[in-house]
This record gives sequence, structure tokens and C-alpha cells, in this order.
Amino acid sequence: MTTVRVVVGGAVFDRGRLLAARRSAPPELAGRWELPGGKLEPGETPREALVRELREELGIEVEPLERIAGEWPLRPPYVLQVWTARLLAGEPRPLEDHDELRWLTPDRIGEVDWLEQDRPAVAEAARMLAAQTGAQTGAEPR
Ligand SMILES: Nc1nc2c([nH]c(=O)n2[C@H]2C[C@H](O)[C@@H](COP(=O)(O)OP(=O)(O)OP(=O)(O)O)O2)c(=O)[nH]1
Repeated sequence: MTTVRVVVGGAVFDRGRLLAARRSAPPELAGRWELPGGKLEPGETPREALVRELREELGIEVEPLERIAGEWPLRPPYVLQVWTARLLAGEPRPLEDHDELRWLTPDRIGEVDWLEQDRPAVAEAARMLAAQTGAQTGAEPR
């Protein structure tokens, strides 16, 4: 029996915008956009892992808020879980794993090439953000 391993992604919100990160590695994912985060280490909760990963990868401090319902399969044994988070301190910089960062308002969420497995969570994050700010989302079903 294989135990599922969790990758936690952060939908980081700040001033009505969502943070998108472009992966620089591995080659099959490089150039695609994701919600920054990473694998849980033994004994960590998803919230703890998210705080640690975003500190390491982007140099920011975040407060995880709530989990976005759902779980998306990645390469076995990994699954993606996503939490919304509030930027507490720092200006995100692509310190590792990424080569570009972008803050997107909900109407511009479709402007970057998100990894397929991230799209449902990104769409939900954009809806949550739009509901908070009264903005339009660019991720409505067509
Ligand atoms: N962080 C993150 N990884 C994602 C997302 N979507 C997605 O398919 N992945 C994949 C890419 C990687 O194969 C895996 C996460 O690995 P990672 O490289 O970000 O995690 P990590 O920092 O803990 O990795 P490691 O160097 O310790 O191996 O999940 C996403 O939205 N965020």
C-alpha cells in the first residue's frame, strides 16, 4: 500500500491580488505557473509546511487562512492541497524553484499558463478574492 504524500500550495492574497509563481524546474514543469509551496516534511501540518516553504522559496511570512475544498492528484504518491494565505511581511522574491512572480487581480487570473492540476484551486481562489473585493474574475466557466 502506498501512502499519499501531500504537496501544499498557497493561494497568497494581498491587496486584492493573488500571487502566481513560474517554476524554473524540473524541465517538464519549467515555465508553467503554480501556487508556490511544496512537500510536507515528516510531522508537519499543511499550515506549518506552507509557512516554511514560502519563507524558503519567496522570503515572505504568511498566515494560512482556510483550505480550498478538494485534492488534486500529482505524480504518485503526491496530491495537491491548497490553502489560502494572507501576506504578513516581505516582498516575494524568486529565491528557489521559481524565476518569475506576478500578482494577479481576479480578472487577470487567466493571463498566465497555470499547471493543469492547479486550475480548479486557482479558479476557486479567484472567486474568493473577487467576493472579498467586489472584482470580476477572469476564471468563470465558458
Ligand atoms: N509547490 C507546488 N508544487 C506543485 C504544484 N502543482 C504541482 O503539480 N506541483 C508539483 C511540482 C513538484 O513536482 C511537486 C512539489 O515539489 P516542490 O519542488 O515544489 O516541493 P519541495 O520544495 O518540497 O521539493 P523538494 O525540493 O524538497 O523535492 O508538486 C503547486 O501548485 N505548487
